[in-house]
Amino acid sequence: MLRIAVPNKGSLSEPAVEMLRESGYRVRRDSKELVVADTDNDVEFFYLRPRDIAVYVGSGTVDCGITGRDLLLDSGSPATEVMTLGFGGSTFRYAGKPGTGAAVTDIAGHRVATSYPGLVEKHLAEHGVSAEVVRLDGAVETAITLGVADVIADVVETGTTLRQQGLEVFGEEILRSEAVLIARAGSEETAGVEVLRRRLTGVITARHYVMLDYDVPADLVEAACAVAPGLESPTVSPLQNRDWAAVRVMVPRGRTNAIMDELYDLGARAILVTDIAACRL
Ligand SMILES: Nc1ncnc2c1ncn2[C@@H]1O[C@H](COP(=O)(O)OP(=O)(O)OP(=O)(O)O)[C@@H](O)[C@H]1O
Ligand SMILES: O=P(O)(O)OC[C@H]1O[C@H](OP(=O)(O)OP(=O)(O)O)[C@H](O)[C@@H]1O
Ligand SMILES: [Mg+2]
Repeated sequence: MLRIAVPNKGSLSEPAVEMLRESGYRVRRDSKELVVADTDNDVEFFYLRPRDIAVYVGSGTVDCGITGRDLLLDSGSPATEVMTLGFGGSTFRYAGKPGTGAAVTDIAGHRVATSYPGLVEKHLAEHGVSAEVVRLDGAVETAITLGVADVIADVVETGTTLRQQGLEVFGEEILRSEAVLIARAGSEETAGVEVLRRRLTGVITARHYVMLDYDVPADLVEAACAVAPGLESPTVSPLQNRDWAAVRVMVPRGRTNAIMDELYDLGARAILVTDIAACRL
């Protein structure tokens, strides 16, 4: 039975569970459920702290897991990314009161508060900077106001939390993170993990594309297909009126309306858009 670790709390939990649901797996019914057996798919899900997931995966006690790239790197655990999952995006940055510094080298001799000491110590060492790293569990933005640190290193998504504390990012991005599927470093991909990867890829693709159907005069099929060529090739079917054809094609969700406008201008009509629930390409 494949053992998969899933975030039980925090920013990654809900989107991870939703993605597994869309991938056809059984998910927990309430947040108190910590182990879920999905016998139909021969999978067991362990709902664990996202920070601990890389440790379990690296130790081989579970086969794979969903966590953040920043948490994986911070843990130093022997696990690697199998695929990115397209949610939980954030940056990891240094910040301080305005004027604190402009580059990582300005941190030398200062105290840096963070919940990610592994990441920060590695980054400082890579830049030859010697500084004291103060490990905190969360709400690190307050550490400067309370006087336990001069600089913080933390997850920045919208930047709202920093602004509210009167802090500004400085220096280069330490890291760009997102949710990732991870497996033990050096392990062979098992059939179960391959199926999981294919299902997750199907969900990501289904989210990125929509299905477009339209009718177009037969002599304009080539021009219409040039506007929306699809992934391989559009499906073109004859209509009862042989002067017209029906075309079915996948288009990137973000370009849907621009493509519809272009097709309409060309002469296409009855242009319909439908969501794709799942797919295997
Ligand atoms: N706005 C965000 N705040 C915190 N973490 C975020 C955010 N967006 C994405 N993440 C990612 O979520 C992971 C951190 O999850 P974790 O559950 O440890 O903390 P959290 O989401 O801050 O939850 P909490 O602090 O409520 O326990 C990291 O991989 C981080 O990059
Ligand atoms: O850039 P923003 O959109 O403001 O998001 C980033 C903030 O969100 C997270 O904090 P969280 O609310 O999880 O609290 P924590 O610090 O206690 O983990 C993170 O640690 C940052 O503080
Ligand atoms: Mg947090």
